[in-house]
Amino acid sequence: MVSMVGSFFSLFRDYQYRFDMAEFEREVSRDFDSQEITKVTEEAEKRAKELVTDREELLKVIGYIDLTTLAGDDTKDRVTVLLDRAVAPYAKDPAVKCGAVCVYPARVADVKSHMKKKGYKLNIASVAAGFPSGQYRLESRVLEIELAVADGATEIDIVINRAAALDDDWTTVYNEVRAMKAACGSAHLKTILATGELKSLSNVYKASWASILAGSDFIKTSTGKETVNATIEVSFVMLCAIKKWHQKTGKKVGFKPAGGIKTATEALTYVALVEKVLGKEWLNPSLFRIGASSLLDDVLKKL
Ligand SMILES: O=C[C@H](O)COP(=O)(O)O
Repeated sequence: MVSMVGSFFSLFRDYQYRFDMAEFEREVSRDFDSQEITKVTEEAEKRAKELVTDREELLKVIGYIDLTTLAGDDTKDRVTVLLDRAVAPYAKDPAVKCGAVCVYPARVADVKSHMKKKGYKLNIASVAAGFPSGQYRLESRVLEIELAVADGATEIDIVINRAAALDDDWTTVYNEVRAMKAACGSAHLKTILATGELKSLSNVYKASWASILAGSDFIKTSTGKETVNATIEVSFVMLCAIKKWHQKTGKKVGFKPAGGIKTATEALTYVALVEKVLGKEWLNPSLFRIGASSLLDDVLKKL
């Protein structure tokens, strides 16, 4: 397998897309008005209070959830129970399903075998690329992706190289995400920016743009392991990048807030924000997910 990675890299090195730094700098040179963000946040919070009393909106939130367990003591039993729950989260309506389950790479095969045994159909998301720190050689991060896909993952949630981002080395961020996208094969790539560690909204915007340019199917706020995870502020900045990309290319990139979203009202604030910045067409599980381990409990309580 390592020889495969080696040959992949020699191929990648020869054919890697030339990242145009001057064009990148032109595209990302914008400021974010704190008053604009405050206004958007207040409007989203107000809208969320209206939506939280709407049963249909609460059922839609369940469909956005990547039901997640990412703990050192995760076991085969824990992820099979998670899958059973994600496939049938709401007893009163068997048609309601979560968007995916999200687990560590070592648990993907357990999820896949349980899915086969029960005849379930659901996306299997695996974190990878040295989650949550990303502080590993690119070769091992790529191999981890390939192994998770081989075990049955249909979606891969990678983390970006924050050392490169904090060094303003966006070429490396871009090239590495591109290499990891290639390693995904047919699996969808969600790129985690770990916004809580990027130090500025400008870096959040640059990381969003580099990740989108490199072919990410989704951009995701956080691992859930940073000190500060999903916020409305960084979500607004990321959504602005997704909007700009759609205006420029006509292509839609998905958005996934994650980390610390524990109540239906919090989730619906992100729903309201996506609706405001991108429009209702983004409000479906193919373009919008919420990474959460405990949100489902609160949504079910409100139904
Ligand atoms: O996407 C995955 C996150 O780790 C979930 O974070 P949470 O446990 O705070 O819901």
